[in-house]
Amino acid sequence: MRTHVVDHPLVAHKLTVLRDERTDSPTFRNLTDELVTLLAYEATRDVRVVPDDIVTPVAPMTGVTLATPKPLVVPILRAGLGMLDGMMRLLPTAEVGFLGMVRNEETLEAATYAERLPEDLSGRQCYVLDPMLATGGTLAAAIRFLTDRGADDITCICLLAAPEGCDNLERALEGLPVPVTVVTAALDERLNEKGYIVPGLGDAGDRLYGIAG
Ligand SMILES: O=P(O)(O)OC[C@H]1O[C@H](OP(=O)(O)OP(=O)(O)O)[C@H](O)[C@@H]1O
Ligand SMILES: O=c1cc[nH]c(=O)[nH]1
Repeated sequence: MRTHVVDHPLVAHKLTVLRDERTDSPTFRNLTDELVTLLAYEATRDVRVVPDDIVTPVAPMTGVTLATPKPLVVPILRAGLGMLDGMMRLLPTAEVGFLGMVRNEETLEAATYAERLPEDLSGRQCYVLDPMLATGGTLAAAIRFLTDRGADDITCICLLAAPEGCDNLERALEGLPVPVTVVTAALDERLNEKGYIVPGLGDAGDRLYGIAG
């Protein structure tokens, strides 16, 4: 597994406002959207393209176009949904699949409650959107879901990651013959006793959408 922390002053600035407990939900949603577009720029560095012959007003040339099958973007509900528009701005022709997962706040284990993905993901590059890589349980399960269906290249875009979560994820993926990259805006200090990222930003889903029942 490769972890890439995007080191850019605009990312750091937007992330600081996002973390601030005084930031309200509308601002939090807008900042998430902007941050994801910046992270997506880095995350799509290896997106597959093929040559494309075109004619400019001046001369013929060979450019590139996205290869088929098109990439699949997979937001992890609920909080990952807040990242979808920012991602699709850069990859408007990508397809979108959905995974609904929730972490049990006592055991910290992830459970899947919804799934809408193509049955066959052979040859697909997948971009998984989940703002928080905390214990890593949610992303480990999501990645297994995708590789079980044949996905052959997976990039996870996270706003924040915890070192323990990155280690757990790396261990969980040991032996998986599929390259996995995590692109994040920051690698924070640690997890607290409740499995929250410190200093973190709190509960991403609640800050985006309000308190879940
Ligand atoms: O790395 P982990 O320890 O598995 O935790 C990370 C997960 O926790 C949060 O989701 P949550 O379960 O709170 O659901 P929500 O998105 O519906 O708020 C977050 O959005 C991640 O999906
Ligand atoms: O800090 C954390 C950890 C898991 N999920 C969140 O939303 N925030």
